[in-house]
Amino acid sequence: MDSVITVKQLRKQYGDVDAVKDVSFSVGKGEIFGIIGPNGAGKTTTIEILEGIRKRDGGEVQVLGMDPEKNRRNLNARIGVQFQSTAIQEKIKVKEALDLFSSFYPNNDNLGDLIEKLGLDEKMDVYFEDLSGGWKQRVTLALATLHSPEIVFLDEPSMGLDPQARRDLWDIIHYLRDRGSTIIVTTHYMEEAEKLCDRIAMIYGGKLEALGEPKQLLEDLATKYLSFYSRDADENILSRLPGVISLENTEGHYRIMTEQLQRTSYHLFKEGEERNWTIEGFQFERGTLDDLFVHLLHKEETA
Ligand SMILES: Nc1ncnc2c1ncn2[C@@H]1O[C@H](COP(=O)(O)OP(=O)(O)OP(=O)(O)O)[C@@H](O)[C@H]1O
Repeated sequence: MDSVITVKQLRKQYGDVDAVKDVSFSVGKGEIFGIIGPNGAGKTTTIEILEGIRKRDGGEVQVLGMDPEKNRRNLNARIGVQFQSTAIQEKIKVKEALDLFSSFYPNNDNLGDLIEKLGLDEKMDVYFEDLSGGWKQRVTLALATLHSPEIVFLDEPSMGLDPQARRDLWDIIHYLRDRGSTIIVTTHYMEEAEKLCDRIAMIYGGKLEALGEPKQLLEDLATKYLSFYSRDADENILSRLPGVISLENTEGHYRIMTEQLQRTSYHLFKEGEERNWTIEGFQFERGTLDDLFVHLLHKEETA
């Protein structure tokens, strides 16, 4: 697959803070690529360096064959960047905002389709300030993509959206991709990354912790869960069983993350037998991306 973005050993510091530390990845044409991590991980810094908004301190970056720091003007016509809704003046009607942004670009041939797909026809005469969060999101997406950019950058697009609006957003992102754009999206919702992205770069503390297809990352994951219900198990003893990384207990429903599924299970039943615990509904569970994240952090902390 052709790469539209290449990042090698990217570095960025703010004073003493290493916001991005030697991060490398590439993005193929037509991918939905997620940059995921918790608050402060370095997602915004990374995406804004790719957009040409921030300067890097080290490493190489190529976006559509150009260095975004040196070719921002040329890139602007070919990429789409979604603004935060706070960047749009409130006293503007949807139609006026679309007209204004259309005037920046020579090619808006797909605008009609986009408006239809986003359902914006019915909102054309509404002031931006009167729209709900979900509709504001649609408008800023339309403004970012009305020139059919080759790459669309979305920084936390689903922040603050309710579950339905979030699902609608995923649908729209797929539509943009099917229309020919590559999508770079940041999120701290792991479930979103799992459902939406073809590949993800997982970053924490400015470091790339994992890179790949969500499904593959989960399959490669050494960590698994065992879950069961017990009325009388002792949490302190459980958390000290061999292999245990973490333990959740919701009213007697235990979920134990372990690197050694078989060994932890053996010791669980051994302790249970000796101490006469009830153990019901025992099963192995697959981890989620959230779990992978916890696992990676645990490895780092104990390294
Ligand atoms: N302009 C800045 N000046 C100083 N420090 C900054 C600046 N921008 C970001 N940082 C710091 O760099 C680190 C990475 O921040 P960044 O905003 O890139 O992370 P993020 O993953 O996007 O987090 P969030 O989801 O909270 O926006 C954080 O420690 C943050 O406090």
